[in-house]
Amino acid sequence: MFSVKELVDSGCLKTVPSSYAYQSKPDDRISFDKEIIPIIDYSLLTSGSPDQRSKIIQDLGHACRDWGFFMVINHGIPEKVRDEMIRYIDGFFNLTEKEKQEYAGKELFDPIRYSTSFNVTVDKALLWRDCLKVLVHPHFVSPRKPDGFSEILEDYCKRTRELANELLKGISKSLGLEENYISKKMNVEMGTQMLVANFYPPCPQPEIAMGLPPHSDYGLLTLLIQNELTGLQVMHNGKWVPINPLPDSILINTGDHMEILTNGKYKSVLHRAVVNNKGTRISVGTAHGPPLDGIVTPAPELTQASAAYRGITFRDYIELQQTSQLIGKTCLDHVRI
Ligand SMILES: O=C(O)CCC(=O)C(=O)O
Ligand SMILES: [Fe+2]
Repeated sequence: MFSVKELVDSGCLKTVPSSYAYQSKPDDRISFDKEIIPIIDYSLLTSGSPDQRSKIIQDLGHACRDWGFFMVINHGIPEKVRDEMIRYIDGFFNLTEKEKQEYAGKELFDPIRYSTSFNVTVDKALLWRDCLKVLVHPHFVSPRKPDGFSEILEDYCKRTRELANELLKGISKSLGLEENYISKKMNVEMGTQMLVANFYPPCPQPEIAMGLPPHSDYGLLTLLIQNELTGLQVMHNGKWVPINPLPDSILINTGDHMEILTNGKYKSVLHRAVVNNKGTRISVGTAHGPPLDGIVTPAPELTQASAAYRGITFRDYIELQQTSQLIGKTCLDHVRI
């Protein structure tokens, strides 16, 4: 048995197999306050009046500092493109196991990797999640199947890359830096973009299984879309806030390399994905970072006293994170001074 999908498809599962039983209950510390997730109107960032633009840059700064998480509306990525992306991801996971296994990369930096759980060699409990990772930039690749996937994937990734780059300009300004500061310093033109598509089949006992445990993402920013089912929760003020995205929005979160670059001014956000018994949840993230060989260190302009993190190549950091157990933000401890 390889994937969760295969496990679920193989019969009428009434309980979660013990290998998938997650030790801490997913319903601990849930926030029942109706928290307002920051909403950023992207159109004001790119074509608002000077006043609107400076207000939205300020809002962007607050969202990064206080939440590390926000929704972007009026972002210009058409509904059709987002829907098609989800549909093709669903199509990919609905290929036969044999077809998908063709993409089960063996090496960490293989450009296409189909897998299950997080890292089965280190996971204490298996996760209720199958996954497809594709390294789409600076060199675009795509699984050949299903037919037409490659065109949709390329279009979606180009659009999300442009969106991420514009947001990085606004974030640079919110830090009091020149708007191209982050893109130049991180060489985002040649930067890494990793597509991570998550497939969480319906789970007979969602309260004892976990889709993705608490973690932060590597990279500067992650952009995320999902199908109609919710499951993402973000840690805010010590509580898990369930995220119900506005229908047309794209979710954004800051990653570990934003925390390193800003010397802790904008921290990466802890989040997790819980599962449900209603249907298959799909989420599609794109993580945006520097080139694999780029070294990320705190920006001197943002480092008053001393640097709180040491430099590390993006490749080494990803390797550290992907080969260890996924536990909160522990990976950052390796580079904290
Ligand atoms: O499924 C989700 O909503 C979150 C996915 C996620 O956090 C990730 O892929 O890193
Ligand atoms: Fe994540």
